[in-house]
Amino acid sequence: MPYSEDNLFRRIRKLAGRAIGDFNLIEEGDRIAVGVSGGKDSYTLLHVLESLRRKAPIRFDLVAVNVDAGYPGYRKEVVEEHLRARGFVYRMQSTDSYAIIEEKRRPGSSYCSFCARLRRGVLYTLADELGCNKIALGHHLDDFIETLLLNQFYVGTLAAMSPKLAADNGRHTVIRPLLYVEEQDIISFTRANQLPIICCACPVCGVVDQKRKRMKRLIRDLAAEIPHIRSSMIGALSNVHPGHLLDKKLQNF
Ligand SMILES: Nc1ncnc2c1ncn2[C@@H]1O[C@H](COP(=O)(O)OP(=O)(O)OP(=O)(O)O)[C@@H](O)[C@H]1O
Repeated sequence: MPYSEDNLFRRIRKLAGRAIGDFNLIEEGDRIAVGVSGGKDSYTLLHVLESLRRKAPIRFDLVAVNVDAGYPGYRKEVVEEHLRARGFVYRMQSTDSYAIIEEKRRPGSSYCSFCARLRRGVLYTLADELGCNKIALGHHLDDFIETLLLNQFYVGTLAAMSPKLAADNGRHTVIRPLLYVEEQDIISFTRANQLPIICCACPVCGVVDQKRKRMKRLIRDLAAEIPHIRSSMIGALSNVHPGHLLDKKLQNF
């Protein structure tokens, strides 16, 4: 057993299983590239999917995929050693994203979104090479509800993230099985199991985007008064009343 099967792990696995069922995230014969950065979210995702794979009545395969953006000091060997020791099928991919970002990024534009865009392209290419029809990412419940607030407060749109998104190329589907799992549970799980977390080593590594940080604080403060705020917010995304909104594309007024 690669980790302890305690109540916390079982809860995380149950929530991931529920998301998979609710949104039909995994189907018979899927081959899923699991993006593993060396961060807490994607380690948790990989271990949970592997546990589900062993128990599931359907057959599907996992390939852990790590993309090295080329930041000096990125300790990808730590990730590789973990994947190897735990017996995962994996692929480590080096890229020159760092050099591209340094050359092409417009001053003042977001480092992370440029880096994520390049990574997405690499993940799609790798999925093709590895014969994977799906790509799993480690976004969790807090990512969803923070994005919901960010879009409302700063962008002026009512949107979070999709649990299951067909890529533009029509060949892959991106899935986010941890959408019901709270970040705090992921932190506790990775700590309890001493998963070897590394950071991406980019120039802004560990600096959470200030706006996202503000949303995190807002939700945390409100949670003191409204303990179920997180589940209520994620629930709201599955309980939309278009008739009580103002979007003329949704209704003929
Ligand atoms: N270097 C990478 N190689 C492979 N997959 C990655 C990499 N970086 C990010 N991903 C995937 O994209 C998801 C979202 O990336 P993001 O940069 O937002 O990281 P995060 O939310 O901090 O997650 P993590 O804790 O896994 O790093 C990750 O959970 C992971 O599945």
